[in-house]
Amino acid sequence: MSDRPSRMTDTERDAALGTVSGWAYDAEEKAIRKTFQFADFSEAWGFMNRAALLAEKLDHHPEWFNVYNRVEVKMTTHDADGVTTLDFQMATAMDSFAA
Ligand SMILES: C[C@H](O)[C@H](O)[C@H]1CNC2=NC(N)=NC(=O)C2=N1
Repeated sequence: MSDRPSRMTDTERDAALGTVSGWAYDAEEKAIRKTFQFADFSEAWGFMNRAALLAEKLDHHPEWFNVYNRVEVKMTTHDADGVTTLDFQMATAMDSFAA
């Protein structure tokens, strides 16, 4: 996608963090992170499957790590060298997929 949003300001990012649940900014990684916990692997995999389909649609992909019922997610926009609205679009959707 050539028309990626540009990096959010600190103020914009902090405001957006207030609209999602459990996500935190990692300044070193210039990313937002959240760890999701599920009942079991099947639930975790179902979540990852839904997130993966949206990621493909948006051409915006999570960096994540899964062990059994836990999924650690990191979202950043490499092209923008930081966090953009696309990361929050994914974060919001992931919160709803996990609900
Ligand atoms: C070429 C391709 O569109 C880019 O590499 C996309 C793919 N998915 C991506 N995902 C994320 N999270 N950040 C990006 O900057 C990004 N860039």
